[in-house]
Amino acid sequence: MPSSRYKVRVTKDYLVFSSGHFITFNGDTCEPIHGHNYRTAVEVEGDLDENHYVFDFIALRDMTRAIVDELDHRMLLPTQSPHIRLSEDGPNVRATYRDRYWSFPRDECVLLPVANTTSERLAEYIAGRLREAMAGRGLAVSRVIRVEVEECFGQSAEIEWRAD
Ligand SMILES: Nc1nc2c(c(=O)[nH]1)N=C([C@H](O)[C@H](O)COP(=O)(O)OP(=O)(O)OP(=O)(O)O)CN2
Repeated sequence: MPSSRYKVRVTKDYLVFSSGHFITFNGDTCEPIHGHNYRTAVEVEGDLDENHYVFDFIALRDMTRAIVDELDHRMLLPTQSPHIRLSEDGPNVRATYRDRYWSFPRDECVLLPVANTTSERLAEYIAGRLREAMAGRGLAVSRVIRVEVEECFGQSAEIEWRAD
């Protein structure tokens, strides 16, 4: 039985966020602080609407841009890490990993509800924010949302979220 499937994808030069981070891995290793120029691509699937759109490119692009702009030029810190503890440090946020700690001005950080600021988790976070943005605009939340986050050229992670 033949069938058709529609999707739209946005990936624009400005869907980029340049952010600081460090991740933990293998249980006992914590990277030194560093940054990436992350690039984001978003795809959604669904039925065509009365405009014959799956989703308006412009709305999808603008919602994605608003989310990534919040991350741009910020230090990304995980609030759910079992290894990195965040605490108040006067006007700063202190991140502690074993005997190492870093202190950052609070307004130069984004505290993300993730366990590790890997590209996978950043993609998941952006996908969640996109669902909220769609609902917040009174738009139908797309059946399938894919978010790709490219940490550096040739290294990317993607999440596919499906409503079913
Ligand atoms: N599946 C994943 N693997 C790794 C992630 C990730 O998010 N998901 N992240 C990292 C680190 O962030 C690490 O910094 C990446 O290291 P590297 O590739 O060396 O990054 P560079 O930007 O320095 O790239 P170069 O090609 O070395 O210049 C590790 N793994």
